[in-house]
Amino acid sequence: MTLRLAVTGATGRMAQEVLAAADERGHGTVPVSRAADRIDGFDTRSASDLAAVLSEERPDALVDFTDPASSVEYVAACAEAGVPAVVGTTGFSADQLAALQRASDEVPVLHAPNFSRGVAVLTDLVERATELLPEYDVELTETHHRDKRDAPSGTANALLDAIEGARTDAHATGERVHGREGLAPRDDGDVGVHARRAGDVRGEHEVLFAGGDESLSLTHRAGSRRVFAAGALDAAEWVAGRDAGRYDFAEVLE
Ligand SMILES: NC(=O)C1=CN([C@@H]2O[C@H](COP(=O)(O)OP(=O)(O)OC[C@H]3O[C@@H](n4cnc5c(N)ncnc54)[C@H](OP(=O)(O)O)[C@@H]3O)[C@@H](O)[C@H]2O)C=CC1
Ligand SMILES: O=C(O)C1=N[C@H](C(=O)O)C[C@H](O)C1
Repeated sequence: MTLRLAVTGATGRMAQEVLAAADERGHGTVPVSRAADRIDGFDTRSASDLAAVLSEERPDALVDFTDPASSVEYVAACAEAGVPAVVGTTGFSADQLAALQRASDEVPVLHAPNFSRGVAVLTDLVERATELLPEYDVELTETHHRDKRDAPSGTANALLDAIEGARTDAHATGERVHGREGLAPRDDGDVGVHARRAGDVRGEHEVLFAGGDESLSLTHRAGSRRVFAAGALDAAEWVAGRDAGRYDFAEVLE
């Protein structure tokens, strides 16, 4: 199946990977950028004209890796135009997530903070370890490139949700503790969260379980952004033509 895909944030790191990977799969693309008038060399449409672009080009789906406020705006345009949206952007507020939910009344919206298959498995393993290691201390560390804007990462937040959802022990009331400084002893149940930003690290997530004279560390490392682009395209191929609704990446992998 070949598709025609609108790709927003066309100058961005992820959009560039998506455009290249889509080309390799034989999909047609419509790159969309806020800076279309300043880009030479490829036919890029302006993000400010997105509504018109979607109604003229009728893409099978839009793939978005941008910024929360822009992403909400682009998905709203998809809802108006009847175009399915695949969203990889992270850092949404609760209100912004509610806006994506509203759009999903009109069109399919598949949002995932991480499009790697390995992270889908990591999430399952973290849930299982949480269930099997009650009352162990849990610490989460994520590492990303120096230009990442949001912290903790969207993946880290999803892993924290998974840990909290799987806890049924006395630690279930624990809180997320973001970094520690000064006198900051750990309370039972707290989940320490540590966000590191350095160089061009593509994305690493480690969940450490420690207790009972042992520790278990579950770690995922992305080797390149291609892995995320491949997952986003798998998602676009899966979501094209589906009914309106909210979908997640686990459904693509079933
Ligand atoms: N779900 C997943 O698997 C993954 C998710 N991500 C997420 O994708 C998003 C983009 O990451 P990445 O490609 O590294 O980021 P970049 O900064 O490289 O690219 C983002 C692009 O978004 C566009 N954009 C639109 N509005 C804004 C705004 N207000 N501020 C900045 N840029 C804006 C810009 O493109 P233009 O000017 O051309 O419109 C920009 O180049 C992040 O939220 C990141 O966490 C990243 C990797 C994997
Ligand atoms: O900004 C990135 O680069 C990444 N962002 C996603 C996140 O916030 O979890 C996914 C991946 O780790 C890369």
